[in-house]
Amino acid sequence: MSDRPVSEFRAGFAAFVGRPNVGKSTLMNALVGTKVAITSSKPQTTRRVIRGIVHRPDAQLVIVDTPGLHRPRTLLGERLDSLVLSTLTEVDVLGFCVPANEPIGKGDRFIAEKLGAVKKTPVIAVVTKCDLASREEVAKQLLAVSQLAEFAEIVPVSAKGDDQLDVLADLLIDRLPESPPLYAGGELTDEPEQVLVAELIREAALEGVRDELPHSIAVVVEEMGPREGRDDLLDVYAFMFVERDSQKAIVIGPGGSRLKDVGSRARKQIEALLGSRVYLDLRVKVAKEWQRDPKQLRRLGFYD
Ligand SMILES: Nc1nc2c(ncn2[C@@H]2O[C@H](COP(=O)(O)OP(=O)(O)OP(=O)(O)O)[C@@H](O)[C@H]2O)c(=O)[nH]1
Repeated sequence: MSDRPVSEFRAGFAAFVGRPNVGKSTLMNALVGTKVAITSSKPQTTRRVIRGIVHRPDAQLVIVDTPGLHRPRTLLGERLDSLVLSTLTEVDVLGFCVPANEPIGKGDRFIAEKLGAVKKTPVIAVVTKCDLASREEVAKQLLAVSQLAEFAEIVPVSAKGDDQLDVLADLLIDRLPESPPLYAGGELTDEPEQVLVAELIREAALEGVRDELPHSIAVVVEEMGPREGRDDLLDVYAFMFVERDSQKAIVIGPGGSRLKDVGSRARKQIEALLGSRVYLDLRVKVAKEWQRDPKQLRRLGFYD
């Protein structure tokens, strides 16, 4: 950790970009030290810009987590991409993530090209998941990444192995402007709790579903608050939206078994997040073709 004088306090924004599943959310969580963004083994689970904040005596780093950059297929996809592109120009520094254990592909090149076009924001290349590769493979990957584009820095890390995270934080913070702190101490995220709760439910619903469900589930928390007369129990009423009846059947499972399972896993996560006992009322609804309907998208929290 650097010992910058307090008079030179730095604060600003960083975003991680990279194709789906390269470890962006896991990295952000490891830097922040608390689970804020939602990770799952399925690609494209990060739908919203979720911020985690790294507080240090000399700096405050606000991390904006972006969805995986990809070519748009549906209206939802287009909206995601414009969200990503606007994020790229609004931050002080970008982290371009490439995993150590997979060859560089078309997707990585596509993103590197997009990043090259964002001239005003410095880009730090981050080789992730180094615990999954040998030293030799990591060295090879560093070289390959350096040939993709001009990067301000290249750094190998492992979020799971807690390796080099301080080095990465230093490199990011070096690129922030001198500024007083942007958020009060102790704040980890500025996402409203209801959004985090909805993301936890969505994560639980996606676990173990093998087919194309990820883009077809949206979760909305309708209401959340302490049970009347009780300060130890929180009621959460949530809807899970799917596109088709067939998906509804998958999500609910035989005799409601899957939904029950999802509910109980989500409930444990919400209890851990909020530090309170939770009663979760989870219902499934079919919102036909919601991905293509701007009105439905707005209702589900995807704004223009
Ligand atoms: N071994 C190892 N696995 C990792 C590491 N970082 C992430 N993973 C795993 O890689 C998978 C994807 O990680 P995420 O953090 O969800 O990836 P992402 O880039 O945010 O994915 P999207 O939300 O789809 O864009 C998860 O199964 C993680 O557990 C790491 O440092 N080491």
